[in-house]
Amino acid sequence: MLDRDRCIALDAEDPLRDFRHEFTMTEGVIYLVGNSLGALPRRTPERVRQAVEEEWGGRLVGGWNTAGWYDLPLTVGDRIAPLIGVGPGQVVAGNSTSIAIHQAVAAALKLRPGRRVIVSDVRNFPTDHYMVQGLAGALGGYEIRDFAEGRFDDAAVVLLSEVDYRTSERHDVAEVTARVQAAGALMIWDVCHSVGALQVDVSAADFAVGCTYKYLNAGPGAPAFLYVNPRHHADARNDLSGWHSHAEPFAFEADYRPAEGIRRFAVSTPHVLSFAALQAALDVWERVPLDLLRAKSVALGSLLVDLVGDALELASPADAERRGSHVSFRHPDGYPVMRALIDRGVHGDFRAPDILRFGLAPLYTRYVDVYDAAGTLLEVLDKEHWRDEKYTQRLAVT
Ligand SMILES: Cc1ncc(COP(=O)(O)O)c(C=O)c1O
Ligand SMILES: Nc1c(O)cccc1C(=O)C[C@H](N)C(=O)O
Repeated sequence: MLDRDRCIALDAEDPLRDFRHEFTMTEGVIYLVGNSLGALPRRTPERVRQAVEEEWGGRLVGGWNTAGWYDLPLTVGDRIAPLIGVGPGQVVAGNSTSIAIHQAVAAALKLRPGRRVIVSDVRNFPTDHYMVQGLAGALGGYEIRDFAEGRFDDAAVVLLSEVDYRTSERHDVAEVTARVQAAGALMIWDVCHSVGALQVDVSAADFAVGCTYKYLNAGPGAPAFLYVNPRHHADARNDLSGWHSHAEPFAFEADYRPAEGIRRFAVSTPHVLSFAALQAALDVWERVPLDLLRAKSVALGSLLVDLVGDALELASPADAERRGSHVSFRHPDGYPVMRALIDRGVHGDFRAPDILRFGLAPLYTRYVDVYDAAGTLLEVLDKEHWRDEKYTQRLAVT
């Protein structure tokens, strides 16, 4: 087992150690929630100020042409592409993950008109499954089947997260994609909990969706993204056929005609100010070696698992290769335990019914942070600090 001095030495030797200086870290807080909302990159405020004052204030409506606003979904999509193992012209940024899920599932159903089954994972982050339920309800005549049944032979589409938001269990993207496609169905991956955490490769999939406010650090409400495999660019339909997906938006034609290529999946006016924060976040990602990122994530996760030991039941796979970049434990009173921990400066989060989650963002989480967080957690459990009544009151957003 590593001691605190060894953790400090590991931080000093860490090839990613300088990235931490690119983030604003709050003194006295060990932030292990980068899997929900990533930390603030130091250069983001200046980039957002520039977008507000120089682009909007200085150029006014001319910004659509001269500041590149109109093309942001495509230019920024191209910068996200390498983080999910795909090429330029294949990713469109904007909207939210839920919207991208709607677009991908609706398009997939149209590409498999003879099939009436949508496979979705009931354990997935709820919005994924809710969007499928909404779409199936709107279209009528579709059956929703749980992924755990493992039957795809009559399915039109399978929607799954690479990394489970509760347990951190990681699916084998290549293996599942091949199995689903061999059965004649289309594969959609949600990479919200894997992009910026591991070496994602969805290039064989039909579609992929993800957000940028977690490990990518683009800020609350940041634009999401949608990958569409080029083999579908000509035939896939975008049901959210807003004017920015039209072949000639400024021809103001009466009837819809889809744009060529990935632009057909843009919807409408891009959220330019949110894109500015995303651009600043991607400036950091351009310099991150993803193999080193994954290696550090695995090492941090294994350290936490070792330090917590038998004090809590591990909810994540014990094999680090089968985990994403967060580690989860179970406790029947997980909510007050997490509140007591946060009160002592260690920020993780709680997911009902009994999951304590700790996100390990290798760009700014240090070995010594994990060491100290585990020590505080063990003390909260040992001294039963969590039994204090003040920790039982539920907050609106957990
Ligand atoms: C797997 C997954 N999908 C989707 C979302 C969120 O979707 P949206 O940004 O549309 O709220 C999250 C987290 O909030 C998530 O973890
Ligand atoms: N998107 C969020 C939000 O709008 C409010 C609070 C939290 C979130 C999150 O991103 C949660 C995150 N997807 C999770 O895995 O729990």
